Amino acid sequence: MSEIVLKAEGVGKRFGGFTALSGIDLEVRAGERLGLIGPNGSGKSTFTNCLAGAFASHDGAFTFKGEKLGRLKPHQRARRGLARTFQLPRPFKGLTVIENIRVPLAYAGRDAATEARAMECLETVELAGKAYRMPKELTQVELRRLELARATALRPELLIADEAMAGLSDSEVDQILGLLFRLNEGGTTIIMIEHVMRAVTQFSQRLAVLVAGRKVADGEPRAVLSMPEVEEAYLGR
Ligand SMILES: Nc1ncnc2c1ncn2[C@@H]1O[C@H](COP(=O)(O)OP(=O)(O)OP(=O)(O)O)[C@@H](O)[C@H]1O
Repeated sequence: MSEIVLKAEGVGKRFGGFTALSGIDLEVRAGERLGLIGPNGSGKSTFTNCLAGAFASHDGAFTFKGEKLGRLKPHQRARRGLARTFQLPRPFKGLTVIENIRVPLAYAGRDAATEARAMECLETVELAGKAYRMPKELTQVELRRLELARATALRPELLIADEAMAGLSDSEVDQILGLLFRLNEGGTTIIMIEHVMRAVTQFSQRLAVLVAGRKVADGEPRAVLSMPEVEEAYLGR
């Protein structure tokens, strides 16, 4: 079995008196495809924000590649190989598509931010043909592909894809799924947070389920989805 790339132990987060996450334990192995699901407001984005360093968690700890993340800032976590996409793509609106990729590449040093390397990233997401367009000229699915290219430009070990398929058509969902499979085949461990159940079940080797800030299930997808508490909480049956 491959090594554990990410370990969350007892992670908790409160907003004022409201507990958004409590006692979350989670292990992710290198190369794994994990689906993190749960109803609206169950804490998935809060977990992502704590892991990516956008929020400070109140309890618990994250260990990534054997190193405690502690109080590392988001960009420091990104440099260590932890990447995320945002639910709403956030391109630099005043920069061309290729310049949007050169920005994260520049984090790794000026030599890394070459046009050739940026073009390679765009080829991975099949956007090379639009390299010199502005983000506002892209369709929704192209914006999602740009968001994925931006997040994976530095070849992260772990990618958290946060609702990368929301609002897309069936064929567009398939495009993004194909892309995520390719990234995973290239060695990237992926946590998929998604409400599009067809995509989650097709993609995930394992499912973890959050309900009201607690992890209620973690295991083989079909077994997890047929657990009564998951059906009741998540599917509203
Ligand atoms: N900055 C914040 N301040 C106060 N409460 C927050 C904040 N962010 C999230 N919450 C609350 O924490 C809970 C968990 O929200 P979160 O966005 O993590 O859920 P989610 O599972 O990602 O939902 P969705 O599937 O709708 O994206 C919700 O009740 C939400 O209202």
